[in-house]
Amino acid sequence: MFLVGLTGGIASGKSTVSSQLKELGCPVIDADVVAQKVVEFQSPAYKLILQHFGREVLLENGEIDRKKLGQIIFSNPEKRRLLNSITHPLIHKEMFRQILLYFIKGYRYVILDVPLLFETRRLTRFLTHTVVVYCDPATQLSRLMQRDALSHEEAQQRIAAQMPLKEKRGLASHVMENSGSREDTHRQVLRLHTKLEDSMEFLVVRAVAVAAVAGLCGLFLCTVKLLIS
Ligand SMILES: CC(C)(COP(=O)(O)OP(=O)(O)OC[C@H]1O[C@@H](n2cnc3c(N)ncnc32)[C@H](O)[C@@H]1O)[C@@H](O)C(=O)NCCC(=O)NCCS
Ligand SMILES: Nc1ncnc2c1ncn2[C@@H]1O[C@H](COP(=O)(O)OP(=O)(O)OP(=O)(O)O)[C@@H](O)[C@H]1O
Repeated sequence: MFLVGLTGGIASGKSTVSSQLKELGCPVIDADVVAQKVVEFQSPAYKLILQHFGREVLLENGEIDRKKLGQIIFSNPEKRRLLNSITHPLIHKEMFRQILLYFIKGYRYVILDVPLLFETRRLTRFLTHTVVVYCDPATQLSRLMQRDALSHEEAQQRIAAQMPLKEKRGLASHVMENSGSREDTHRQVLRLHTKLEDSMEFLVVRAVAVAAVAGLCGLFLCTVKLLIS
């Protein structure tokens, strides 16, 4: 199995692309969904957030007020680093668990939708391809303001909390241009899908895994033989 990283800037269109890939039957692990799971009520991350940010980031029902926490961390880099240090190790651990499940089920590849892929760099060494969903800065700003009902300043602040999208584009092995229509993007998604489906790279990883298991079995048998003789 090989891993494909899907990333981009805030509101550049990652979810739009990953939904289209899911509709085509691709397995996708979404880091934003995993991030929600790790801060569920009374989880270890939930307790740490409560300890460091106080009850002001809780809703009346005790769950995390994501809007409030977002307002805090996007306007304060230190608080953002603190939240990242609480959540990121747990997000990566859960993602590895889900990757393993896909591997056991025999999937040939998995797409990891990770907004901060190039910022954290924790997963990059495991990836065969990296796809950046790009759109021009004016489109990104207006889509973000519209989707999240943010002011110009708030939206700029959120964009500035990430590595510049142009820089991410330079790091990718594959760029998806999402400044145009959804249909335009869908055509590019279809091309990427064909490329992934036709790829034989999963065979390399499978061969390495088989060789490693065979090596371990050989070592085990040699040890048993030595102990008996
Ligand atoms: C701040 C939180 C509570 C806001 O929740 P909300 O439901 O409003 O937004 P959501 O989680 O869907 O994130 C929306 C987008 O914001 C951006 N974003 C989220 N967290 C961060 C961050 N720490 N730094 C920079 N950008 C971020 C990403 O582009 C993400 O796709 C939430 O994003 C969070 O817990 N963030 C910390 C965990 C994290 O880094 N998640 C990103 C995936 S690795
Ligand atoms: N090609 C497009 N044409 C018009 N609107 C689009 C297009 N692509 C995405 N959008 C809209 O732009 C907004 C941002 O897109 P999307 O949610 O897919 O971005 P994202 O990168 O997943 O964002 P985030 O980083 O916040 O998770 C959404 O409201 C979406 O409907």
